Amino acid sequence: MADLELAARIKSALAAVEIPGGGDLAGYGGLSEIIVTPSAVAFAIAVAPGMEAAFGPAREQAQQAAQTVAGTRKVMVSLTAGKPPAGPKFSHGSPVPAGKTAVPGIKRIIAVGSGKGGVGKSTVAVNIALALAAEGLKIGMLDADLYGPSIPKLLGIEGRPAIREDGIFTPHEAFGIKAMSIGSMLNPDQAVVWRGPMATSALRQLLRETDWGDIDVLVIDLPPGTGDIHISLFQQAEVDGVVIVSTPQQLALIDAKKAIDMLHRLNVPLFGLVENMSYFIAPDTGTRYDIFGSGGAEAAAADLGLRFLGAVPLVMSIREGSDAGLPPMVSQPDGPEAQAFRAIARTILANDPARQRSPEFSKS
Ligand SMILES: Nc1ncnc2c1ncn2[C@@H]1O[C@H](COP(=O)(O)OP(=O)(O)OP(=O)(O)O)[C@@H](O)[C@H]1O
Repeated sequence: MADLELAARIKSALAAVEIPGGGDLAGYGGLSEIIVTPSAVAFAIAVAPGMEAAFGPAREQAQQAAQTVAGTRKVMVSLTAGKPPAGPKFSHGSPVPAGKTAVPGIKRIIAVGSGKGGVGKSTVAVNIALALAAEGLKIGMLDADLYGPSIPKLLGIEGRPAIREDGIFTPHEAFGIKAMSIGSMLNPDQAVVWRGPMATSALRQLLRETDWGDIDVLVIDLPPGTGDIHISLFQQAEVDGVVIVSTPQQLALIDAKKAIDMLHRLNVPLFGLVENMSYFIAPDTGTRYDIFGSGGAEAAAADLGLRFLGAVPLVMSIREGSDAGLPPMVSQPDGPEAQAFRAIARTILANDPARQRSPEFSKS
């Protein structure tokens, strides 16, 4: 069945779902677009703040109704509290604060963000994850960069994650770490627009409806900048700290400042700053060239009140290896690039305030 036809049939099925205040879900102004991918169907129901509990049964019925039509595709339906949808006003229901809840099986979460795109955030996130694994920790990786997912390519992952009978995802495994990415759910050429509520809903389900097993650290690759995904993640899960990636150029640092300001406002701890594409190592002689001058990132980190976590060189092998699904931590685990990532991972572990609180997180 064509995707559009399936979406239309699901919408018709939603006409049987009654919503609080009267009317049916198909005609409800808060129903998002119904996104159909080869393995999943996703839509969101936006409700006025405080109405989440009242809409719970409607969400469940919607899930069942959609699943009946969607066959083997996994159906993801979420409730998002936000702008009250156009339509009838509701007066009952008390505010239900979302609250942060632990993700089953996951001890710690480290998120990797950046002020702007293209600074190498995903590359750094993957290699930090692998470097933490090399320290003996059990690592999961979640690609939350829903608008430009690159983890499948970086880790050489192909195909879609398996789905258990109860609808829970089984994560991919690559180089000893578990990984989930919205990228695995999409066709490479498919231009899917993950609108706000849809994206936050997909993230919640990738995070919480995946059988992570027993994970010491989940590394989350955030989208660049600041937006709904960040706010949704930081509101729903206890993130132990964020690593900000920046290139040496001043502009990127100014953008990084905006991201840092947002994290402060959301009360999310920061691990510090990684400077990527920081210096150049000549492939023939191994000589290091500080092409942007040296010390800029340390000074910038200090200005921003951040710890400087380390610098990663600009080297062709990082780009080539990443494009081939072979990160430097795997292709040359003792090379200078891998050493840079190991040093950053160790600095993160050494400065994780939670290590003092949590004795089981002490392998490093
Ligand atoms: N240290 C490096 N040396 C050489 N190339 C690098 C380095 N870091 C990243 N790259 C290359 O730069 C490009 C962008 O990297 P990456 O996708 O990790 O950036 P990003 O900040 O996650 O981007 P996006 O915002 O699109 O998610 C990729 O081609 C990657 O291989």
